[in-house]
This record gives sequence, C-alpha cells and structure tokens, in this order.
Amino acid sequence: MKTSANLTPYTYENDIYGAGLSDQKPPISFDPTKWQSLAKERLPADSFGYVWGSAGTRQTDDNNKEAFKKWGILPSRLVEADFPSLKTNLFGDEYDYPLAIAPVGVQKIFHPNGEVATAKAADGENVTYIMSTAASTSIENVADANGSGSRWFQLYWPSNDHMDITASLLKRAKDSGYKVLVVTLDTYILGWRPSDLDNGYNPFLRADNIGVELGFSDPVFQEYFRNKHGISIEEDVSKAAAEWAHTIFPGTSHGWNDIEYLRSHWDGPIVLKGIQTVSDAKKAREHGVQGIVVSNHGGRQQDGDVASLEMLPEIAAAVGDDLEILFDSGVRCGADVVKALALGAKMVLVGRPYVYGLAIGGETGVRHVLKSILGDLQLTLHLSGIKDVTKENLNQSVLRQIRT
Ligand SMILES: Cc1cc2nc3c(=O)[nH]c(=O)nc-3n(C[C@H](O)[C@H](O)[C@H](O)COP(=O)(O)O)c2cc1C
Ligand SMILES: O=C(O)C(=O)c1ccccc1
Repeated sequence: MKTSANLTPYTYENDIYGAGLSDQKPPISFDPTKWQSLAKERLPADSFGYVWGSAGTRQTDDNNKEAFKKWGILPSRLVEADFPSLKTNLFGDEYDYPLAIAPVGVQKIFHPNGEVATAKAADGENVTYIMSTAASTSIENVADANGSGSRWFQLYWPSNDHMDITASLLKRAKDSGYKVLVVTLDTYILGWRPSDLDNGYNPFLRADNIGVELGFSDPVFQEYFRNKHGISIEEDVSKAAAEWAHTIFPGTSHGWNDIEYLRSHWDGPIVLKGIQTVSDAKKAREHGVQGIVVSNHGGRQQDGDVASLEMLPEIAAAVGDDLEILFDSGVRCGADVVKALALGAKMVLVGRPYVYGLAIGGETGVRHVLKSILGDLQLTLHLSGIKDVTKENLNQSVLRQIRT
C-alpha cells in the first residue's frame, strides 16, 4: 500500500485496542445507538426530554432516520488507496473534516460546563463549532474556550423592531472571530413538543435563566430593557428572561427581503439553515447568500415534514453549483455522513449525538462522539474504495437507492 506523509489516518481505534491489551476498557461506548440511553441515565427527565424531544408524533424525526436506510453504499474493490483525506473546502477555506457541531442552545442543562466544554472539544478535534443565539454562555466566553478553533455564529433573528439588537449580536460575533453567519429560518417560535409540554419545561423561563446569556450580556438589549421597564436586568431577571425569549423567538417570521439587512451588517459568508424545498433554495440564491443547510431542525419544529435527506439530492442538483450545501437532521454514524456527502452536501452538522456525549462526559464525552463519527467515517470511506470527500470521488454513483 502507498503511504503518504500528508494524509493522517484517523487512528483512534488503535489507541483503544492498545489500551485493551492492559485491560483498560474505554470509558464510553463506541456504539452510537447507546449514547442516547447513557445520557438518559445521567440527566434529569426534563433536560433529557429537551434534547430527545421532537415535534408532535415524531414523524419528522422518524422520517429523517428512515431516509438514511433507503440508500446503500456500493463498495469498489482493488482500489489502490491510502486512508482517505477528509478535507473539504467551503467559502474558499480548507476544513479538516466535513463535520460540524450543530448549533444547540442551553447546553448548561446537559452539563455544568455547557458550551465551554463543547467549544473546547471542537477545537481539540479540529471540528467547526457553530454557536447558538440561545446559548447559556456568552459569545465572547465561547470564543475564548474555542481558542484558535474554527467557529461560526448561528442567529435567531430578532424581529425588525429590534434591528439594533441583531446588529449588536453580529458585531460581537465578528469581533470574536466567528467566520460564517448561519441564520436559522425554521424557529421563529418553538414547535409543538409533547415531551416538553408534558414536563412543563421551557429552559428559558426557569429560575436559573439558562439560555439567555447572549441577551443579558448584550449592551443594546440591556439598554432596551432599562428603557422599556425602568429597571435593570438584575432587578428582575425573570422578566428580562421572558423579554429575551420573546426577542429571539418573536412568533413572527421575517421575509426574504430582510436578508439585505443581514448582508449590510455581515461581510463574511451567510448560510440559511432550515431549507427544505428547491424553491426556497433558489430564493436563497436570488437573495445573494453563500450557502444553505438542508435541515428540518432534527424534526423538532414541525411534525409530518419530509426527511431532509429525501430533499437533499434535488436541492443540490438545483443550486449546488452556486451555493455551498450543508446538511443536518438524523446523522448518527460514519455511513450517514458518507450518504449525505454523496447526495450533495459538502459539510454535515451533527446535533443530538454530541449533546448526549456532553451529558455523558462533558468535554471528553463530546470529543469521544466526534472521534467515533470521524473514525467510523474514515474507515467506511476507505473500505468502500472512496479516495476522499471531493465531489469527484464521492457522489451519487457510490450509492444504490434501495427498492421498498
Ligand atoms: C437540544 C437542542 C437544541 C437546539 N438548539 C438549536 C439552536 O439553538 N439553534 C439552531 O439553529 N438549531 C438548534 N437545534 C437544532 C440543531 O442545530 C440541528 O438542526 C438538529 O439537532 C439536527 O438534527 P439531529 O439532532 O438529528 O442531528 C437544536 C437541537 C437540539 C437537539
Ligand atoms: O430546542 C431547539 O431546537 C432550539 O432551537 C432551541 C430553542 C430555544 C432554546 C434552546 C434551543
């Protein structure tokens, strides 16, 4: 076999088998199907319900998972190949892996170190961290924890009455080294989630006020709150929490023409998250953004939605030459990443699995989940005879649609 100095095999499994020789068992399972139950053992019922929860009867979440099983990978033999490179290029920059940490809010309900643990893990594993507007740690503190890592900022977009707050969030993100703006379009109000309704659980409105950190640390929001209520945030934190929740989840949607405002306040790439149709993907292109995340928010927003993977090939065929296509919703293992990349995505975001890792073991748990998915991804590609993750080598020709 050829060896190449610039391709690093992802050798996590070698470390584990090596440790096994001296009877050291890995502290966390490598079986992706076990992470959910391990997290459940460690979390209170309400915060477990929050991460596991989905909209309505969970049809969308089920559809997301089923969609991956409708495709099979076709391996090629006697391909003279080394460990495949996982490097991918987006917006003119090279990324080590086609994998990113999906934006997830309120991470302190899963582990006391919350976003700081995840941002450190992402930096440690060279995986891009996408910071949520609903985080329980400020923009600046996450940036400190993420160090020289790659980080992007996800916006929950205040209504047009609060353009100055939007501008302030974007400026803070830019000043703290976040390179790409990800604007989530599917969550101007939270979906109908029976698990949270059963627990009467909305992390924003609870006494510990987890999830409002970006507002409480924002000078423009602080001033707005004082002018409106004649008191400071500290004087009535519950009222301020409710005000912030309403600011970032206003209950009304923006329109396409509002993208212009974001463009004028953000000079880097803009990515729209939550695109599910070809028609919206084309509108995204018309409105001059640089990328989209084909996503249904992991089925958490709307019941009865089509699987995101189902829509990915058509959307990629329609706009993939002009926009960077990212994907999330239902990715659980290396083979899922291979399928999403083959169907047109350049980068894949993973949500619940790393949150389970965070609950299981803080920074170590998140690193474990990232390493597991990356190790599995690299070997799955290698054993399928796929040389790297470029479109030239990884496209629909490596898949077979399974007849049902
Ligand atoms: C607990 C939790 C919180 C989330 N918070 C956000 C958020 O703040 N912003 C956002 O754009 N998406 C949020 N999402 C959605 C994820 O970014 C992502 O779209 C989804 O989890 C992908 O599906 P998966 O969990 O099946 O991987 C959240 C998801 C979970 C599970
Ligand atoms: O739960 C979610 O999916 C989400 O986007 C969110 C909303 C508010 C706070 C934290 C996460």
